[in-house]
Amino acid sequence: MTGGRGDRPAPWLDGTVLADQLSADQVIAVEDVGLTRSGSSLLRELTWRVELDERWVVLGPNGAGKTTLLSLAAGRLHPTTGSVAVLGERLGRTDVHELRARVGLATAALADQIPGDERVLDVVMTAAWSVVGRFREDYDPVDRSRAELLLAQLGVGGLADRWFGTLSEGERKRVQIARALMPDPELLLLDEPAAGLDLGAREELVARLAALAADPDAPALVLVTHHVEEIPPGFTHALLLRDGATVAQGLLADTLTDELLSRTFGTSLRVSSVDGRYAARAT
Ligand SMILES: Nc1ncnc2c1ncn2[C@@H]1O[C@H](COP(=O)(O)OP(=O)(O)OP(=O)(O)O)[C@@H](O)[C@H]1O
Repeated sequence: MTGGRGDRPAPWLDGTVLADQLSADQVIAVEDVGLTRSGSSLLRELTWRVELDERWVVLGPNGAGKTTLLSLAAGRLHPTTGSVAVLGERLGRTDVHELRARVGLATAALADQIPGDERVLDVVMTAAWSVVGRFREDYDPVDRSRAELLLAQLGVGGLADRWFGTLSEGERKRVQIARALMPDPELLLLDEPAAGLDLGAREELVARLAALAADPDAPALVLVTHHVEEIPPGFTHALLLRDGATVAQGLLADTLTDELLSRTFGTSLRVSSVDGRYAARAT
């Protein structure tokens, strides 16, 4: 993984991306997208590209359109205008079921679908068939080993036999990420993975995500959050959203500035960074 591309102009304040920046490594290509629901404009004139070795954070206030954008990238929503290509497949011209199998997604809405009496190991293993709830008994030993390995990598290996409903919020979040990684996705989308966690659990999760970000074999990563404190070291780029539109995007160091973050959240903020971690406070 590289720390970003020196040949890119950054940040793209107007969301414009030049045609010659297209590359075969592109995992998400959102081109001038608008998305309207019930007369409301959820996304406006949005252009965003993610490459294979990049780790992106999508930041913005409540209602900015972050989850909507992630749903597009997961092939679960279609744009009203513009085009979206994920892993080289253009939405509207591809079998979204096949595409969804190549994308790992962890959201609160998906977690709510997991039965409380589902065994943790099964929560992870069933992702190999894109289902929730154990539906067959003859799992391949390879799947079982992979699920156990992923749980161990996320620090919850000891919970494999527990019921999902008995886990703490922090443990559930890590099991969800293991589930999202189970099918070996080419793209991993995490929607507010640290929401609701206490400080210790958040720091534990940030460390796990930093390890994932540093793994050259890891998929392209996109993490949605409200808080710069939740950005794991090793993440390379940020997209700042407000009211469904881009405020700025580019390398983290170029986008996480006082001015751009203040504009994004509509309040005067000061950003600081120490050892790859960010913090922000009102001025
Ligand atoms: N089906 C819909 N019809 C109308 N408006 C919708 C619909 N779905 C979402 N919205 C609105 O679109 C806006 C963006 O929602 P979205 O969930 O993408 O924001 P978000 O940035 O993820 O917010 P949060 O940080 O609060 O989770 C919100 O104002 C939401 O109320």
